[in-house]
Amino acid sequence: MEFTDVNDDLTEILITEEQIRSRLAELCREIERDYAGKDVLLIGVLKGAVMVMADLARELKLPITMDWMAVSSYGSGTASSGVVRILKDLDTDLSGKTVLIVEDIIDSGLTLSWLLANLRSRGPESIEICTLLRKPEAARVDIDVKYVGFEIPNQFVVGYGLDYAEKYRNLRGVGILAPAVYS
Ligand SMILES: O=P(O)(O)OC[C@H]1O[C@H](OP(=O)(O)OP(=O)(O)O)[C@H](O)[C@@H]1O
Ligand code: HPA
Ligand SMILES: [Mg+2]
Repeated sequence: MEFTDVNDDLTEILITEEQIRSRLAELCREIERDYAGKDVLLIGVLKGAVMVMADLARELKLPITMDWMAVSSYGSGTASSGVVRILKDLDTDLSGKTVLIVEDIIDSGLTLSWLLANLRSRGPESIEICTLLRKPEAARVDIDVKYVGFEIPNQFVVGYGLDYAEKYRNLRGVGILAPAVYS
C-alpha cells in the first residue's frame, strides 16, 4: 500500500520513507558508539515496533539478539486506556543483559513507564530506550529516552508500524490520520 491509496484518510505526510531511513542510520551510529564491545539485546514492543526493529537491527553493525514483548493499551481507539496488558512475554531471562527497548512511538508514555518498571525488576545490567517517534506535548509521565528519531506534534499518526484499528501499519512513511476517519 502506498500513500496514494489512502490519501483521503491522511491530512498530511509527516515523515517520508527516506527521512526514516536516514534518521535510523544516524541513530545506529550513536548506538554503535555507545555499545561498542557489548552484546545488546533488542526488545521490540509488538506490534507497532516491527518495522523499526527490522530496519534498525539490519542497519546496526553490532552483535545483537532480539526478543519481543506484546503489550496493548490502545485497543482500537486513539487514546491510551492507561491499562497495559501483556499479551506475550519475553522468551529471554534479562539478568545481567544489556537491554535496548525498541519502540515505534512514545505518546502519553504510559506504556513505556509501565514496561520499564516491569523489565527493570528482572535484573538487566542496563536498560535504555530507542523510539522512532515521540510526542512531547502528550507526555503524562516523564521518561528518560536515550534515542529519539523524531519529535512530532500531538496528533494521531499512522504508518511504518503504527495503526489505527490495525490498519495502515504497512505504509512506508508516517502520516497524520484525518480525524474524520476516527470521529
Ligand atoms: O505512550 P503511550 O501513550 O502508552 O503509547 C505508545 C504505545 O501505544 C502503541 O501501542 P498499541 O497499544 O497501539 O499496540 P500496537 O503496537 O500493537 O498497535 C505504541 O506502539 C506504543 O507501544
Ligand atoms: O499516534 C499514534 N498512532 C498510532 N498508535 C499510537 N499509539 C500511541 N500513539 C499513537
Ligand atoms: Mg496500536
